[in-house]
Amino acid sequence: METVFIKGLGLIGSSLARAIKQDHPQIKIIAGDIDEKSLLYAKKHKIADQIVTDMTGIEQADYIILASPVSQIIKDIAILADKKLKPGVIITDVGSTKQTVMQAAQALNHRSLTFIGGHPMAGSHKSGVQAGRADLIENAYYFLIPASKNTDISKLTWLLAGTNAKWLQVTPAQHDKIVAQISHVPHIIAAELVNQTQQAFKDEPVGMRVAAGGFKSVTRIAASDPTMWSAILLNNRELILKQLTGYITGLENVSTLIEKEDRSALFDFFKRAKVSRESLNAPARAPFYDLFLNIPDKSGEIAKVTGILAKHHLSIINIQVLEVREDINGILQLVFNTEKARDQATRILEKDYEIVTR
Ligand SMILES: NC(=O)c1ccc[n+]([C@@H]2O[C@H](COP(=O)([O-])OP(=O)(O)OC[C@H]3O[C@@H](n4cnc5c(N)ncnc54)[C@H](O)[C@@H]3O)[C@@H](O)[C@H]2O)c1
Ligand SMILES: O=C(O)C(=O)C[C@]1(C(=O)O)C=C[C@@H](O)C=C1
Repeated sequence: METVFIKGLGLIGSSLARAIKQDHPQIKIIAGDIDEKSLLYAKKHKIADQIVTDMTGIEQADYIILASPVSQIIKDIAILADKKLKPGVIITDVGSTKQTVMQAAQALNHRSLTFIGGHPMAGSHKSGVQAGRADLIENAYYFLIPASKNTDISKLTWLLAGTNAKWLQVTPAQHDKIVAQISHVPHIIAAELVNQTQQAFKDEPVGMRVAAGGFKSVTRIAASDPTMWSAILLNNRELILKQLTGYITGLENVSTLIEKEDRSALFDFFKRAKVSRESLNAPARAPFYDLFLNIPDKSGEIAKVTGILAKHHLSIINIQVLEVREDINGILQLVFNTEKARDQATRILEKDYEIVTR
């Protein structure tokens, strides 16, 4: 029986525990947390099999998941570097910054311990074990940063397969640059907007109460955990400062446009944002695989082609006839959703038809 030790059984740690339990019920989960109430909740709801307030039992673990605030993850890595651990153990974390974590993980190199930095790009402004869900990370990107080029990530992705996350390998620097812009700076903006609004409404208590969709959707993340966010900001300082400066400059530019009553520039400002926002997370166009056949312009010919494909259990997702003129052969375009299906169809149909390359 394999064992997973999760240190920090809050929103993310408990979501991973739930997903692991669902996918691999045979795996034993030991949860380590300083918050006893969270541990008791986890035990009661069968999220963890064993609960500890320290690292007891970590030496039995085949996998160690560090899921406390980033500053604590870094301290835990240093502790693990000198601890007796099971040979072959895979250590990962879920911290929201990666350069300082991967730097700390170098302390594990001398013992040939496998460290794979991790960061699921899903979460919530809610924290704690009760907020966790097995499907929290479903369909979300999950950054993986192996400590070395030769690190095998397959055991870790097997363990976490129940999350149904989309794995994405990046460098620590790439990771921190991306998340500074799309996660860290937005959290600062949301928090400051709430603080500034609170200040602006000191003499207008009804102001906050009437806040509607706009204010609420921009500031939802201002309710996130302060301990977690101060740790993130201090672990990605330089990139956050750089991107925050860019944002402040942007705000100053808009102020100037308002001052100058530059309607067309303001229109352009909102237009650019609207276009970008509307294409956010747009699914990449699924690749299609085309096959072009030269077919005689005879009745029943298309049915013959589709009949051959059906006989070989090959399904097409689109079909159309191109360049058809009387008495002249037509080009039949067949569209498949996999390269394998298109290649198989090519091999079968080339016996009866000329394949046209385009
Ligand atoms: N919240 C999110 O949206 C989100 C998303 C992705 C990654 N992360 C990262 O995941 C990590 C955990 O975040 P979370 O949202 O689950 O926070 P959380 O507050 O819900 O959980 C953190 C847990 O760590 C425990 N903890 C704190 N110090 C500890 C210590 N010294 N030893 C053991 N346990 C300790 C806390 O008691 C708590 O149970 C953070 O590093 C965060 O940056 C968060
Ligand atoms: O959905 C939210 O509330 C989040 O803030 C999740 C969120 C983010 O999108 O910034 C927060 C921190 C992470 O490290 C990853 C995801």
